[in-house]
Amino acid sequence: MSAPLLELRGLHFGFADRAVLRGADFALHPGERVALTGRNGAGKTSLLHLLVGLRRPSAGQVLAFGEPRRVEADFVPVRARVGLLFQDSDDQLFCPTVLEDVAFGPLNLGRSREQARADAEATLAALGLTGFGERVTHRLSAGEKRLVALATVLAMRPQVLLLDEPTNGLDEAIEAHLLAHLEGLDLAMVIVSHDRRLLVRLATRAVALHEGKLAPATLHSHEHTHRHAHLHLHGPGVDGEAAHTGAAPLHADHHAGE
Ligand SMILES: Nc1ncnc2c1ncn2[C@@H]1O[C@H](COP(=O)(O)OP(=O)(O)OP(=O)(O)O)[C@@H](O)[C@H]1O
Repeated sequence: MSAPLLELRGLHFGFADRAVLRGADFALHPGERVALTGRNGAGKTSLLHLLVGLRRPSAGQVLAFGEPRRVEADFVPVRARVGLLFQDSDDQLFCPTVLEDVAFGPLNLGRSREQARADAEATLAALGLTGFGERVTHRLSAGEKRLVALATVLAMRPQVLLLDEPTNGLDEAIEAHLLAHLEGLDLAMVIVSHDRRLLVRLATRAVALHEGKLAPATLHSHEHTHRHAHLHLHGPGVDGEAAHTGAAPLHADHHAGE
């Protein structure tokens, strides 16, 4: 297998009163779309932030594109190539209008104003947001903000996407559109989501964060006798509810023509 794009080796991290990661190992290879699962508070968001240097470990190593990364100067070029969709869209959006927000990243990467505007408009169009450019960002609905936040990341044309709850607040139709779009991108991804249907569709493999460590998990779906599609998530540290009950009955589109 080719060299990892991103890697964590024996990572330890915590907040003042709480250990979050206790020797986590992880590698993301080109072409992989990895589902990162774990209970609320397990440390999934912290792990994504550590990968791009928004948090620093107390021990262990972060590597990106083959190089160890320790200080802010090491992470600046990483963040130009690794796009992070924050869990909260309001952490991502800070300009008065949608177009300014989406063009901000490309401008920051040194692209011309014309190029940044063209990139922003093309990205908005690809996400079904044609004509949103002049909208006032803080007046958007939660779902619209989610898509615009994703547009700000994609407009930078990253090599890796880190998605923290990408479908939060989206209705089914928009979620389906977003999923199809993400599936069509030739990008390595780490996806944090409590939406099992999304993970089953999008992820090429899964890892579960439990007690500060990562272990392989499996995601798969199968048909039950009553012909509703159920999605199962197995592995250490996955949401207890899903592991014990066989997951929520999601009435997926392919439920047997009822
Ligand atoms: N700024 C902070 N200061 C102190 N503790 C924090 C801070 N941010 C997160 N934590 C704690 O660290 C732990 C890991 O949080 P994190 O957000 O990484 O978990 P998560 O797996 O993403 O959770 P969720 O699924 O609920 O989003 C949690 O117990 C959380 O309460």
